[in-house]
Amino acid sequence: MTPLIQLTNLTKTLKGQGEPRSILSGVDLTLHAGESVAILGRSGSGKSTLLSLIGLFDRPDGGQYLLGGSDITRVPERRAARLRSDEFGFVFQRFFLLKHLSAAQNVAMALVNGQGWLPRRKRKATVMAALERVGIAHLAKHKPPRLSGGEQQRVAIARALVREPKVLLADEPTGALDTETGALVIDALHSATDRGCGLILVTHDHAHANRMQRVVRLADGVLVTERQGVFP
Ligand SMILES: Nc1ncnc2c1ncn2[C@@H]1O[C@H](COP(=O)(O)OP(=O)(O)OP(=O)(O)O)[C@@H](O)[C@H]1O
Repeated sequence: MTPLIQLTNLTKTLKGQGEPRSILSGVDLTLHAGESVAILGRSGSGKSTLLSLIGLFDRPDGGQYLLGGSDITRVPERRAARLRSDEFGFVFQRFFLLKHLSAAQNVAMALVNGQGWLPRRKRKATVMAALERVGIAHLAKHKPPRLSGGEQQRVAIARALVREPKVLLADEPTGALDTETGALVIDALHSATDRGCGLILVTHDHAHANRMQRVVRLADGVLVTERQGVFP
């Protein structure tokens, strides 16, 4: 089966004000549909940089990036923007919810972009199904200030899933939450893989990482497998 994502020998050097710094120096990663991978690594090891390359916010300096078998290593920004909204869902440590909108309206915002406006009834059903998937359909009418951190993050996950992305990228999604609440958020992220979505989780938390099928560690610019999942 063609992998969803295949990175081969990806390299990235960051050029700030000082000397250029090599952050990624030969990253290989394969992700299949329905598979979940956790990326561990010390602070500053380049985890967010790698996620931004995978999510097409940035491009690598070298190596190859195949998405569903297509070479997108040097995809121009216009097509990258389309791929970002059609193929990827994003979840960050901060929830980025609009405070004056309800949970359902926040999720519905993701449907506005690109796909055209769905008929009202279909839109409502799609939004409610996404909230249901992450276990918070009963909170659909609540606005973010009335929700706990974990509930807000689950709204953000529903928003990321509502357009059925092929890949869900989560960068420290439990970073602002306590362990128990974080575990509920990990459950919600995992619900993405039920329907074949691939999940990449960047985390510092070993317990959360161990809930993924595979655990890799970013060290000295390369990904080293810590625990190999079983892929059929
Ligand atoms: N735009 C940039 N210009 C220059 N250096 C950068 C830039 N972005 C990140 N860096 C540096 O690159 C290195 C990798 O950063 P990155 O955020 O990818 O690491 P990380 O593993 O995600 O860290 P953390 O766990 O603390 O979030 C860091 O040393 C960071 O300071």
